[in-house]
Amino acid sequence: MRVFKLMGVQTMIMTNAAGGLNPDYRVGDVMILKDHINLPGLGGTNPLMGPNEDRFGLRFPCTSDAYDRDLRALALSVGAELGFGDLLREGVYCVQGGPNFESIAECRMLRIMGADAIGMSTVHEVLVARHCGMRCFALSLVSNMAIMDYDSVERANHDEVLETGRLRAKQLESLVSELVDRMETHNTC
Ligand SMILES: O=P(O)(O)O[C@H]1O[C@H](CO)[C@@H](O)[C@H]1O
Ligand code: HPA
Repeated sequence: MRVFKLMGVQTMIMTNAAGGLNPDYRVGDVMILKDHINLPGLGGTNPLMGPNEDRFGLRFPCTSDAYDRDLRALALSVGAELGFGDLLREGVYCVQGGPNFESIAECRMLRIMGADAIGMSTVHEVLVARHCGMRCFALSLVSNMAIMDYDSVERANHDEVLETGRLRAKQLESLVSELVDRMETHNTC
């Protein structure tokens, strides 16, 4: 992120695959991040740990505005225009340390905590990008549904994650391309 910053990048667009925790979500939905829960961060592991690099940003950065409101609104309208507005959601992404998928009890706890989707990435990058003043937009492809039921015979697995990625690749590509095109106009406003 800091190399991007030094290269003059002002806006970061990030994508990930995530497990759906919100029971209204379906595999193949696309969740635009409006906020996150940083589980490793709450537990004391954070990419901003150590002496602060003052040339990049403040010691104690704010995260309540991590996901740019204008870009989120733009993505929602672009998705609708492209004909897949019904797949789009806005929600809270929770990052856990990985690499294992979560237990049933962990999924239940995370849902109660307010998470809509769970993954193992993105938040670290967002924290560093926001620390140095870059605008952030992130989306999650709901690649699988988290297992919340002790009677379920489903098992989380990476093959399903990859398969859903292939299924939605074209739509996500067009969403991000269109967002980038419009964003430039948007930036000059
Ligand atoms: O977050 P991305 O890199 O999209 O990948 C997600 O998918 C992998 C698990 O299948 C994990 O790496 C998880 O974080
Ligand atoms: N849990 C954590 N990370 C993930 C998942 C999941 O269910 N799906 C894709 N990445």
